[in-house]
Amino acid sequence: MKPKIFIDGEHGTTGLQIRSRMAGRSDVELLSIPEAERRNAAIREDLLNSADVAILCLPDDASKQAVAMLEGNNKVRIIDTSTAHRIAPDWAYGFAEMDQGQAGRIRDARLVANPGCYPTGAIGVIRPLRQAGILPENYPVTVNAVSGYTGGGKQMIAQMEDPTNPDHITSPNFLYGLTLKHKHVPEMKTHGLLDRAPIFSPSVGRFPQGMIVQVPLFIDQLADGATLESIHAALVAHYAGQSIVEVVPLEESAKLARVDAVELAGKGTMKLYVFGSSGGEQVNLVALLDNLGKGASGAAVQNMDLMLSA
Ligand SMILES: NC(=O)C1=CN([C@@H]2O[C@H](COP(=O)(O)OP(=O)(O)OC[C@H]3O[C@@H](n4cnc5c(N)ncnc54)[C@H](OP(=O)(O)O)[C@@H]3O)[C@@H](O)[C@H]2O)C=CC1
Ligand SMILES: CC(=O)N[C@@H](CCC(=O)OP(=O)(O)O)C(=O)O
Repeated sequence: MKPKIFIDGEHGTTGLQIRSRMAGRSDVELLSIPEAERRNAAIREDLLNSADVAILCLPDDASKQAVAMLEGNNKVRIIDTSTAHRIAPDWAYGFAEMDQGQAGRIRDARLVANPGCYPTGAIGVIRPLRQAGILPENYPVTVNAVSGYTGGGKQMIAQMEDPTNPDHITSPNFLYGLTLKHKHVPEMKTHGLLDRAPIFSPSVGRFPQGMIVQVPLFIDQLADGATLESIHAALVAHYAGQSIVEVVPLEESAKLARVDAVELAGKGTMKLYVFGSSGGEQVNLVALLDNLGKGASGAAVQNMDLMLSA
């Protein structure tokens, strides 16, 4: 029998992209709710409880409600794309390349929390350096980022695309999260293995999908002997043997004049760069991804496939 998959929130931004990524697959059976019934709790509860894997593409509160609808039903495995369970100890964090054993943990887990888009980039460069002993746990990390506007879901897509929207946004590029209390900070701190919460400054650009996450570091504040080359080598060693996260060779990064935020739009992969000059005092670690690819829907499908391979 084919595994049954129900995407709760299938008519939203993340849900739709999961569906399109799964189009044409004959190895799974998709359970579906009509768009007009998407908020019908009774139908959702029934579909949730009929699934082998439920993928929640809902706001945090609705995700918690969906998990409550599944209480006592240990047969249904859950992938939650919201922020609700990302630092919960009984949920596996759905970033398979984060650690040697993480893909196996996701494969065997009943409850998987899909990472946030920005944290995927930030943790992707921070955690390998923490584990290699290069980045001290109390380093005051700063994360600066720009996202495509689909990161804000249906509401922001309407604000950016529809000139008649009462909250229409005309800006080509704006900062937000100005209180420095963005919902992704706890996740970056926990899975980045940091003692101090990073300063996180996100922004949105007038393009639908794509993301650049930057983590600049002062080399003299890192472990003794750290260099641009040793930082790059630690990332290369960490990501050896998999094909989703690419560490761009130093020679290639050195030749670049610019990094394009939309380069990986539509893809489920991530590129990591170490920028700076050999012998210099600083490095800038850069992650390039699609907020809806490795940042959300692509990662959810990757996690579903891992879980189904158990
Ligand atoms: N967009 C992105 O790049 C990323 C999104 N995520 C996360 O994915 C989740 C979904 O976000 P996104 O797809 O962007 O959001 P959208 O607003 O585009 O989609 C959410 C969907 O959930 C539905 N919904 C809302 N409340 C309920 C409810 N109480 N019961 C049933 N359905 C409900 C919405 O219906 P309605 O149309 O009626 O509001 C909509 O169809 C969020 O937790 C988000 O933080 C994570 C990483 C990246
Ligand atoms: C551009 C934009 O608004 N982005 C969203 C984050 C998108 C995302 O990753 O949502 P999760 O928190 O569920 O992971 C934000 O900053 O709230």
